[in-house]
Amino acid sequence: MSKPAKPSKTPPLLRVRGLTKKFGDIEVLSGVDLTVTAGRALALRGRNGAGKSTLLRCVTGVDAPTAGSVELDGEPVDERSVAVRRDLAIVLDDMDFFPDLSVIEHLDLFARAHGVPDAEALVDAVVEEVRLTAQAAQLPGTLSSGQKRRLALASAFVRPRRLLVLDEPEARLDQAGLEWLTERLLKEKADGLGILLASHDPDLVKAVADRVLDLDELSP
Ligand SMILES: Nc1ncnc2c1ncn2[C@@H]1O[C@H](COP(=O)(O)OP(=O)(O)OP(=O)(O)O)[C@@H](O)[C@H]1O
Repeated sequence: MSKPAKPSKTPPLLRVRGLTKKFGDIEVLSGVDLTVTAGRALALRGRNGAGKSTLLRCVTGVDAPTAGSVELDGEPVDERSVAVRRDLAIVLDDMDFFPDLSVIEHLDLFARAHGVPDAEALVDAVVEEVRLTAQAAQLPGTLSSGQKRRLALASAFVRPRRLLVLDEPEARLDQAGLEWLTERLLKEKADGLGILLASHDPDLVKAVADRVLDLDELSP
């Protein structure tokens, strides 16, 4: 009798090992290990101040961990190689916009800077999808807080990506926006993207996440 085939193990897209972050004497994260594979989503949960944003900032190389390593497809994220920058789409909590570029100009800049062919058609489609068509010519300073959030999220969907890192993507979205976000993230997973998100929305986590890491349970 022939042996059953071994299930093939997909190597993780993102691998975090022993990530520790201290601010002065205070250790916010203590030896966190996690992986995200293609087509799967890992959600970070935890009380205010548990360290979710800190972890995402360290994972994306925006902030330096005190100890530990972060690799995207085996490449250290902190070295910010072209491959890492191309594959990693980040939407953090405090996204800044150029004050003198319109909605459409921001997205066009993102898409072209990342070498997207036929950027105009993609940008138009994403602007419509995030319901910013009427605001396409407006400057960021004139947008509502929810519209700014939609612009930040849109910037992740007009560029190449293999891993999406999202910090509370649901923040400030209305009900229709939440439904759109849920559907969009499920589609991203179906397209083979890995997703790492921090969220306080149990419905979003339930709908999208394959695994949940509760930072309260890891509190140092
Ligand atoms: N630059 C910094 N200097 C000092 N302390 C910091 C710094 N950044 C974050 N912290 C502290 O680290 C802890 C974790 O903060 P973090 O923003 O990661 O929490 P969070 O889980 O994302 O919280 P929330 O749910 O409120 O968004 C908090 O106690 C915060 O005050």
